[in-house]
Amino acid sequence: MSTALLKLEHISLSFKAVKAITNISFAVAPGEICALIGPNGAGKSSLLNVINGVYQADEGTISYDGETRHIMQPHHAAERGIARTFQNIALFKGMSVLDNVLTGRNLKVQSNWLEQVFNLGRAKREALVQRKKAEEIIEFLQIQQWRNSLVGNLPYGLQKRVELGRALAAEPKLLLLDEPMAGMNREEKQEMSRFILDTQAEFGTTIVLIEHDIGVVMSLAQHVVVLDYGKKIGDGTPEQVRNNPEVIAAYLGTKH
Ligand SMILES: Nc1ncnc2c1ncn2[C@@H]1O[C@H](COP(=O)(O)OP(=O)(O)OP(=O)(O)O)[C@@H](O)[C@H]1O
Repeated sequence: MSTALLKLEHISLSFKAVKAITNISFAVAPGEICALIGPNGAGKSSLLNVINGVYQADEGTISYDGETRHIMQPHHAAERGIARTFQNIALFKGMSVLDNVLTGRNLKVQSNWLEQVFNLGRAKREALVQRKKAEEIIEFLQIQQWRNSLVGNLPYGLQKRVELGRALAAEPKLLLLDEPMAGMNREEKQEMSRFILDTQAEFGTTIVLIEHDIGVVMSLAQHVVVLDYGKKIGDGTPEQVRNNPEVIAAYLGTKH
């Protein structure tokens, strides 16, 4: 088996008296889609926040792309190619689709503010490159016709796609998706699933996603990690997890 791109070892995290994550370890192989599942409050979002440095684990280590740390700093995570989307869409609603996707390119900008204000040589050239990249992502996600629309005016499903676009604009090595299909109907979920699979196939992106729809998880992920009350109760292929009695009892048998 190839070396993991991401490896969490013995991660624990508490919020005062609440133990959100207890001693969680798992590894994510390069290029795989790994789904984090579990009932509400199981610790899934907290775990994504530990991976990209928004929360700092009390214990444990994170190995990512050949480097092991006790905690990940948000800027370090972003610089090293970790991007994410959020459970509640976090876009600039008053800005166009194109401008939102362009914000995903911020870390790629090398010219300084003076060059940008006066649109000097390097800034000018860079702006063209950034725009070209953003347009490529927009085309990839088939949202060209809304390129100039204000994000706040778009239907929810499309906003979710724009958010994926902004994350992809950063050309991430590891993409963290927090409920990318929440609130979508069947058709929209199928569409989003296709874009996630296309992202994996086209860019080789490693993806860790949180999803409640088990049908979607089983058809999308190659690896499933199951959390319950902050603890890991399952870790394997969709087939292995589907047949794990502890998982069936804690999650698959429960309605959400
Ligand atoms: N910032 C915070 N402050 C205090 N407690 C928190 C915070 N974030 C999460 N928690 C608590 O940690 C536990 C795990 O929450 P988390 O949001 O990670 O679960 P989740 O599996 O993502 O849930 P959901 O599916 O509902 O989004 C819960 O008990 C939650 O109330």
